[in-house]
Amino acid sequence: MTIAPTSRLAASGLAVLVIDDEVALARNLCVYLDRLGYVAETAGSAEEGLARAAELRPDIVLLDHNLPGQSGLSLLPRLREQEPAARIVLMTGHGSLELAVQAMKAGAVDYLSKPLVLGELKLLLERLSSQQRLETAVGYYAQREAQSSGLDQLRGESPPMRALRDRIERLLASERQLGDAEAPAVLIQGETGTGKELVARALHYGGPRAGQPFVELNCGALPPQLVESELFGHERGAFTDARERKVGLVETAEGGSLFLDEIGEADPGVQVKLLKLLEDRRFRRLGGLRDQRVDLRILSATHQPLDTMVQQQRFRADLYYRLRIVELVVPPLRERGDDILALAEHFIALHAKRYRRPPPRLSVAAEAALRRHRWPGNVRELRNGMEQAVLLAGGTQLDVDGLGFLGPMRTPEPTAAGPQPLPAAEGGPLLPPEADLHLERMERRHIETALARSGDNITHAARLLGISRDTLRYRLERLGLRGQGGG
Ligand SMILES: Nc1ncnc2c1ncn2[C@@H]1O[C@H](COP(=O)(O)OP(=O)(O)OP(=O)(O)O)[C@@H](O)[C@H]1O
Repeated sequence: MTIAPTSRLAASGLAVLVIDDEVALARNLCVYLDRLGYVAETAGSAEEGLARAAELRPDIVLLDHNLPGQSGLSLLPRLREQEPAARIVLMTGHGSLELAVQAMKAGAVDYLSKPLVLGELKLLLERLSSQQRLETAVGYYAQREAQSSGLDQLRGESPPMRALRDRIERLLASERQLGDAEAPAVLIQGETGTGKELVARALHYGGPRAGQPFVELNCGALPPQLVESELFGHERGAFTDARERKVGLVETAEGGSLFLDEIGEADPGVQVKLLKLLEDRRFRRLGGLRDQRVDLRILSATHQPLDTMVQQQRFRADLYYRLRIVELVVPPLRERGDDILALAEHFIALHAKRYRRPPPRLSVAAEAALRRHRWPGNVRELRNGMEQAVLLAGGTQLDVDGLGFLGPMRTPEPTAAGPQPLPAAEGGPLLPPEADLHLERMERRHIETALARSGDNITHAARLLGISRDTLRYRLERLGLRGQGGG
């Protein structure tokens, strides 16, 4: 075995195992690889190669064909079985193209002719390294997504939250019994920011489709024509801007789950196509000539009363019944009792860790204010509010004045001697007498508060403000707040 002197220091590089019985060549290769930043080791025979590979867990193996005893080609399947993640490159004698073809068929990712050209080797290793990094990154994100999407993420011990988790668990258990059969569509209902997406993710990542894609679309975030082409894709030339064929989200979700958020916002054209998808598991790309079959599970969510929308003929009844084979209702935060404080503490700890500061403790008055609040933006509002509070907190205690996001309700009542408060708007909070009444500044503050409560979601912020998305966009632009706001 040869390990170049500095190879362990360069351990940020990928591990390369050279299996070659030409000792001098293998040693020089190691020195070269080490200089390039790889961790390199050598083995002089097939058996030694397998043993070294078991220790090193190489990312790349440079495997010579002419080994004593057993050829590189016949070692290849054993090596692949033992080290499925390693990329194997066969080194062959000059001109043995047929051997190279056999090696590729046996699972080698590439081949190199001997004598080796170092520049060629370097380029090949760079290509394999970037493939490896990409795969590692994709695997990492998929794993992180799965880890942060379990049922345990749905915090809360209040009776309605326990009941919701029980229902989800029972649903997942019966899906396990279903095996390959089609899982039922689930409609998740609840106010904005209650955790509907978290429920959808828990259903996907807790079920048999967990290893497949979870694809989501917010039907309210895009104009109707775009929703249709995002969902179903389009053929080249289907409309003026369709310069290339585009694969839609429905196809991307093959084998997994498609989560349609804000389903109440889907326009009639999209509703017809979704119905066909739910009934026949078929869809057609825009401008396409034939239907395609797809295997996916549909999860949808809404904060709107779909049953009323059906009565008002704003939502198709047939689609509604197809979407809500199973119905889950996520309770508003104000109905979750002590969960409010437990969640507040959870978010304080989370944000304190993010901002690297000790978590402040809620004062008794702050706890009371949190309990009193109506939480129109639900858990999202609490989460964002706690971030703001942690950021602005001066000491170890978080008091009421650190909870500015709760609004002016907490302003102390004026004393009898002091000026009287201004009359309240219908159902709204009292404005303190010293309140800044400048209209544009008020508008700006109001919009910023709505954006903060809705987690920068334009659709929700517009709803909180009681105006359309377009009006909100127009006002954002006018006030120079254009950069803000998603959805
Ligand atoms: N029970 C919970 N425990 C911990 N975090 C939660 C809980 N419910 C919601 N959250 C957090 O609150 C935020 C909003 O949740 P989510 O996006 O799932 O809500 P939603 O109902 O889908 O919102 P929308 O109506 O905007 O689509 C997210 O950051 C989520 O992680």
